[in-house]
Amino acid sequence: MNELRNDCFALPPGVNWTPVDEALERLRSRLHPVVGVDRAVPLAQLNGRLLASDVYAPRAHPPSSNSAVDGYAFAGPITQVPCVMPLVEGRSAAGAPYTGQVPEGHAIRILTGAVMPTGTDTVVLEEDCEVTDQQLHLNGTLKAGANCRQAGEDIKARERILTAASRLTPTQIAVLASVGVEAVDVYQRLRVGVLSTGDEVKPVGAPVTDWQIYDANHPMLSALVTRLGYQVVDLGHVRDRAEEVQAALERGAAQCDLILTSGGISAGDEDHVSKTLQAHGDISNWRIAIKPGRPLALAMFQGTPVVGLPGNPVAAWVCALRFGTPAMALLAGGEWFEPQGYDLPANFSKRKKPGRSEMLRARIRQGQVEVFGSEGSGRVTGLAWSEGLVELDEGARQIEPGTPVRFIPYSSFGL
Ligand SMILES: Nc1nc2c(c(=O)[nH]1)N[C@H]1C(S)=C(S)[C@@H](COP(=O)(O)OP(=O)(O)OC[C@H]3O[C@@H](n4cnc5c(N)ncnc54)[C@H](O)[C@@H]3O)O[C@H]1N2
Ligand code: MOO
Repeated sequence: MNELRNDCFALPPGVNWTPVDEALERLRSRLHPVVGVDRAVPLAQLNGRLLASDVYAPRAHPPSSNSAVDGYAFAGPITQVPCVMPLVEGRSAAGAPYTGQVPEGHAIRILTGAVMPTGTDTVVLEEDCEVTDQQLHLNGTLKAGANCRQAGEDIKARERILTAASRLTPTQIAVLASVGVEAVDVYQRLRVGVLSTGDEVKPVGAPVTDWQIYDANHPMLSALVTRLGYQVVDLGHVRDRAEEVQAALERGAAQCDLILTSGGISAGDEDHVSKTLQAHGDISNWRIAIKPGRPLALAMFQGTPVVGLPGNPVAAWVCALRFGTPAMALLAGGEWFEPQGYDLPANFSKRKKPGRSEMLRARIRQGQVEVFGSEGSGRVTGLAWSEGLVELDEGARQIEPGTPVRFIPYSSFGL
């Protein structure tokens, strides 16, 4: 794989306040897959993995024409009723096909999933006919091919069934199994380092005093990474000391394809992530027109991209979803994506300054979008309460109950 360029995140001269769409487009254009390929990974290990090459069907599905119902098979159509046909001896069952030929004008007992015997192409449901004295009585017409599943109607042999860069789902794994694919090539899991920073931040379990807070971002971001199917590299927590931040980033660069940091990225005296990246890497501080999450640092550190998320948990979550998830997908060999949302009426009022897009914690109840009562960027309860985000674009000013707003469920980010 090609390495990323050191200055890949640099902003064009004079740009300092970037609309969300532009920021996303810029990210998209500068990233590419950085992971290797695991060859011939068996079906049982494919859930959530990213396909590295297109897959073609080694055989058709279904492989033979077969009956969709329990009933009687014959050569269709039936256009004139009542119709009486003699039944041949024997039957065709799933796993025990009838090997003889059914003569013209005759019918045969058939069960669901059984191969259509030679001489038949149509099946009548057993509820829609009568059998007396080895004779089949039909009282309704039937089209030729009724209740019969044609060989290859779902998948033809050698047809492309899945395309490279798809994230394999349980249902796609079923497609692979249906045509007998035992193993496929997938991208190696993206290794994502998670690092928390801040003198006031302490890992859960450590002793704390009143001026210290527990680290909420590390477990949240680690769970996000795992949920997306990537591998978490725990870079732990460091204090606001340039040398500690640098050492952690060095460990990360040696072990990871991407590093997610939180905190210490704005321009404060103790914002050592941005300072360290400035001194030893190639940083671009993107002031994105989004709330929450105005400061977002994108940097290259010793060849590894670093996404510097804001420290406030809500801003860290929103930025990790909005910018991190498509970026990670692209680096991991998947496709860049624009999370799909839908417009639903708001059940709230809100006044908004134009010029910045806003992402609110939201959920749907009774077909309407409700938002969390507080927009405070440190309110973790609103994160847990929410089932998605409302995205109000840069131009929005006033939302009233009934105004359509764009709701993006968390599932649209791959969760
Ligand atoms: N003069 C300015 N000050 C600030 C600005 C600004 O534009 N000008 N932006 C504000 C916004 S918005 C945010 S967001 C923060 C981002 O700053 P940092 O990324 O440097 O974050 P910190 O200052 O380190 O932390 C912010 C906040 O979050 C808490 N935090 C940090 N890490 C964690 C964690 N792992 N778990 C839970 N909470 C965490 C931290 O204690 C702070 O309260 O800057 C504003 N200031
Ligand atoms: O990113 Mo800050 O948390 O917008 O509030």
